[in-house]
Amino acid sequence: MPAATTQSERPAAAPVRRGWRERWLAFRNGTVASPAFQRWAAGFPLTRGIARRNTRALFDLCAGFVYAQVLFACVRLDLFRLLQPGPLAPEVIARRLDLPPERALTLLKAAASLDLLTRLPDGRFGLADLGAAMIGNPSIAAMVEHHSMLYADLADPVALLRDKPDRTRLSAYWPYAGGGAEVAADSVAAYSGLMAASQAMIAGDVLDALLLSDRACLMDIGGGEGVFLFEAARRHPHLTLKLLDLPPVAERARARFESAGFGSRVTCHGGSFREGILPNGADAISLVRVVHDHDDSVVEPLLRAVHAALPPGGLVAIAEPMAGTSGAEPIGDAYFGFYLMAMGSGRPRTAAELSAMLLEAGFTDIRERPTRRPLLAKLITAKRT
Ligand SMILES: C[S@@+](CC[C@H](N)C(=O)[O-])C[C@H]1O[C@@H](n2cnc3c(N)ncnc32)[C@H](O)[C@@H]1O
Repeated sequence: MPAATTQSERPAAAPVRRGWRERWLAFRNGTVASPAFQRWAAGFPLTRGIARRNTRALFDLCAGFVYAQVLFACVRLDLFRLLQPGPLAPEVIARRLDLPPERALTLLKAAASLDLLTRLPDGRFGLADLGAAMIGNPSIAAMVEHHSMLYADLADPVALLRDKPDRTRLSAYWPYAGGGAEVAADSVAAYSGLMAASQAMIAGDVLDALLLSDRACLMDIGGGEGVFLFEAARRHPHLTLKLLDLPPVAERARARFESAGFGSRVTCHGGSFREGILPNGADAISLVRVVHDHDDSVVEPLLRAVHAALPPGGLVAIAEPMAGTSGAEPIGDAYFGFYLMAMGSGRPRTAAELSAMLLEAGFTDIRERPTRRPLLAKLITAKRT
């Protein structure tokens, strides 16, 4: 044990040498924090634009919850579908939504300010780009509804950061987040439906970027109700398919494939990938929106098991939203970072982190493949040599 030292005996701390970048940051932050500078910058022609953009960005951060609740109200009231046939006058909308006219107008104006609706010169309201996009993607509405649980879990974000609560609304919603092998059939229906609805958007983007024409059998691990495999089957009629998911989810997938007449082309395996052994026979394995749900202690053995299940030359594909995606940084680090923390399992990873994990598991030829909408899913492939 080292002898205790007194204050006077301690060697003087070496002066911290700050690089130019740190000194510049300190100077800039000190300047920007000054109310006098802010006032000046908001008026000076060369800085006015930056000052306004920063003020707006900070206000948007403060108001984000309110914007989300405006969207939530539109979804709950089914406002976008009401306006799908064409614009309506505010009084008509108020009657149809059973809202007092002045409250309906507050909602309509709020939605118009957020580019969900547009106000025509005659005073009627119709769909704007974002509202129309909501019609085309019903899974976004399902996600908006689902967010009421996330917001409840985030009501005290500091408490969430300090202690890992035993149970949150999201950990109950995603029963596998707790790591238990047993999940009841009735506990998977809600999340499997939500995933199946949103998978339609992802599958097309991922399969556009994933070369499967030289593969014979694709296994989708954590494949949910099979929506990704349905699309793979449609595009690649020569492929046989396997799906692995927890038993009640695999059963839902099996029922879907059976009613679609897939016969022996697809096999659904009910089991847990945490057991370390995966079904053999596939020369391509996909993990779509699966890896980010799990801690490193689960993902590392999972990737080793994927490696072991593939033949030489076998292909693995990881597709999910990734941290550090250019232009979508808050989606990875802020949204998924806090979502997964509330769920109690997993973390958003960068493409570089996933690539390092693949390398560690024994894979080679690790490549990032560009996808159409990287903020929804990026794709990394690798091979077993
Ligand atoms: C976020 S969902 C993604 C589903 C699907 N891949 C998609 O993108 O729509 C994660 C899936 O992994 C499955 N899963 C979670 N833990 C698992 C485990 N230990 N073994 C097998 N599947 C598991 C879940 O049941 C769920 O279907």
